[in-house]
Amino acid sequence: MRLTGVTLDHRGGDGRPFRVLDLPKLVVAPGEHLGLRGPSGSGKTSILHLIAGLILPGSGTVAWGETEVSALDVSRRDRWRLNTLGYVFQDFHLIPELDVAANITLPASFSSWRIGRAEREHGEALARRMGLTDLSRKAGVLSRGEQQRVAIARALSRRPALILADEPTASLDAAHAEEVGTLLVEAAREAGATLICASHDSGLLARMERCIDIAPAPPLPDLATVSGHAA
Ligand SMILES: Nc1ncnc2c1ncn2[C@@H]1O[C@H](COP(=O)(O)OP(=O)(O)OP(=O)(O)O)[C@@H](O)[C@H]1O
Repeated sequence: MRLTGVTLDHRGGDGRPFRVLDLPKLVVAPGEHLGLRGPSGSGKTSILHLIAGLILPGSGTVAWGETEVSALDVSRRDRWRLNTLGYVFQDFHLIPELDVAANITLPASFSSWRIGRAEREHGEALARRMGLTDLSRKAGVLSRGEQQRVAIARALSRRPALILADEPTASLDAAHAEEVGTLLVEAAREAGATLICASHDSGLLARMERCIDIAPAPPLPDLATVSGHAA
């Protein structure tokens, strides 16, 4: 995974743009486990969204191997994401009306009208590994910690080559955070997947092979001030 010359700007409440990210270069080797560390609001989630192609950089490129993700049109990016990526969202994005098993196998249903037996059994095995015992419970009634486990199992369900995890242990107590963090790292290692975790959890970050600190981007030049100086 390679981000080159990436910038990302958003607009504040007053409509003025502000710089969220300014990343000259970020290279993650295939199979590497990378931690993104940084204060709240420094842009960790934004980096994961850029890598996933959920948002596009203002400038620069995001590439996975030979595929320049940031240059793909929407449908190709969707297909790339489906075939390559498992994403543990910060707020889980589970379907509350579906049970645990259906949530875990949900990504498979995007490419096939029927979930095969092998996919179902793989989903069940992942759920058991995550300590989820009752797969017929609706996601909407689960505790946040249980939902987090379902979200991780779902991200792993299609054996993705790239796993992005946004605060994957944030809803868990220390013992469960350690257990789930270990499972996530082990599953990624067994699959040879690249793992990128944004986290404040020092225990999880310590399990990564490398961590980088994400610092808030320097502010955009104030055009009014710049032209004032020039005058
Ligand atoms: N769609 C958006 N519109 C405007 N501002 C946004 C948008 N998305 C993110 N931001 C801003 O971009 C900055 C970076 O947000 P981001 O969620 O990437 O940070 P973070 O490091 O993941 O924070 P946390 O650790 O709290 O999850 C924040 O100031 C946030 O308010």
